[in-house]
Amino acid sequence: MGSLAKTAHEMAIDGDEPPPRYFINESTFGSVDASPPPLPIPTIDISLLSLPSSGEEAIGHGIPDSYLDKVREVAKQFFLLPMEEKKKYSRGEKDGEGYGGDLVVSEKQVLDWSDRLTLKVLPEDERRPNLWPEFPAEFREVLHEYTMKIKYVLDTLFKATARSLNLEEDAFLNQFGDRARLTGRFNFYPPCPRPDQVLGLKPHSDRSGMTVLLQDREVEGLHVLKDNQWFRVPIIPHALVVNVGDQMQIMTNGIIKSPIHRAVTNRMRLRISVAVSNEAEPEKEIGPAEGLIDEERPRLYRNVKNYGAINFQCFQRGEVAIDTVKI
Ligand SMILES: O=C(O)CCC(=O)C(=O)O
Ligand SMILES: [Fe+2]
Repeated sequence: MGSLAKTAHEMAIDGDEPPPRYFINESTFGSVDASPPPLPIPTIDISLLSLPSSGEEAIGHGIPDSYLDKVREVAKQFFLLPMEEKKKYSRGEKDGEGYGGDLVVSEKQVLDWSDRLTLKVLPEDERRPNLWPEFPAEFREVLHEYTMKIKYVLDTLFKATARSLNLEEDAFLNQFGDRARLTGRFNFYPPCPRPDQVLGLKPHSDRSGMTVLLQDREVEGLHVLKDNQWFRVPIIPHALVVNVGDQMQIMTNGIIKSPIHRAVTNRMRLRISVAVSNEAEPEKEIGPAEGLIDEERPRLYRNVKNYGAINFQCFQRGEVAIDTVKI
């Protein structure tokens, strides 16, 4: 694993052309169509608690629009700080927490045109306060407060999903354990001179249980793969995007799927997004809920511990993580 000489943001500031390592491999992904057809995404009103499936937009979450703007604003202010200031929060070589460009794990890796700040928020005693930005002044408070609000949204979604599948309400939440993780990831996509060839974030499915994504208010960029075709996710400023992650696909025995998605870059405008996701406690085994296994739907996945580590190793080998836990 290593660090980049310059992050995407530094190259954007210096007016550099993206180096070859950022160019997508045509044979794998094809060239980038920046504006594929919009995906008509179902909207869940959280206040009514209906069933989420992969890739939905959530309203009725009780978080005021002005507060969502504030979260976007503190994120942007952090990324616009001078590099020396941001480097105080640099990610270490061995872990994904902190600030940095794409994490380099192999020579062959196609790199993402984005800078990120990833911070664990729960369990509280595993926070690393030295990696929590001091500027802008409200950053820490907003991170804590916003992620607690999203935790409530996530808990509500997991309970509603369990009920709608005729499971006991806490069926999924119990699997995550008392020391479930909650992580905030701030994504910053600087303008890119080659949006046709360079992605902000490579195609992936989230390793989480679920991820709640706050999109940029103005600049689109999220695409979802459906029936082997890319669709763009239109912006609804007051809505949150709910992305089902691999851990939920495992726990629902494949009934609810984690969608493959990516972020594209934009020639003129920077874009930010804020992803908050939960994961099971690493030492706790997760697996398909008993009530979702029967003769017609046999168990699809084995029980797994520490799916995050499995996901990371697969990423290094270029394998699809969820396929490796299939029975
Ligand atoms: O920036 C986006 O819209 C996507 C972010 C994302 O997929 C992630 O952080 O996992
Ligand atoms: Fe994602």
